[in-house]
Amino acid sequence: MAIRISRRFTFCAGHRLLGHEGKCQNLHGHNYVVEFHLTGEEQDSIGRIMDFKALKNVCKGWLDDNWDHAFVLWDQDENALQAIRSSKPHRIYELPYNPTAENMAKYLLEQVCPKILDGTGASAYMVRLWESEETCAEVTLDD
Ligand SMILES: Nc1nc2c(c(=O)[nH]1)N=C([C@H](O)[C@H](O)COP(=O)(O)OP(=O)(O)OP(=O)(O)O)CN2
Repeated sequence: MAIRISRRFTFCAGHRLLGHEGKCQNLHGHNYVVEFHLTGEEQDSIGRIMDFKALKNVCKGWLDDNWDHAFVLWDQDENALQAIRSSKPHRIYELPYNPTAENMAKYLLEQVCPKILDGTGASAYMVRLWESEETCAEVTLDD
């Protein structure tokens, strides 16, 4: 038997896709929706994999501190980094790759979730990131 829980959050961020053939090469923003999907080895005495409030605190806390109202940019995109750095104040989060929905979901699953969920007994197996109401990327851990 597997027990899974999830919680969804919203945040606003700017980005651009370096090398994109169309309009997404321009700086623009999205109202993102992100879903964190977790599983755990065992339920606690109350019956939880992890308390939903605790899940909110760690996930929303990270998003608020890092991506919300920031520009999420590829660390190789020197031109965009310089442009945003020239506006004061600014908020930038550098990613090691282009900030596609796929890569942002991958970063959350591989880099962020292990850190923010450390010691909780729960772990993320999937992150789904909606860039619009119609488009999303889903990243899962290999078995
Ligand atoms: N596989 C992916 N494709 C695209 C991504 C992505 O993250 N993964 N991102 C973008 C852009 O960020 C863009 O903002 C979205 O583009 P698009 O879906 O083309 O936008 P619209 O549907 O709103 O375009 P309209 O032509 O105005 O309908 C692009 N691709």
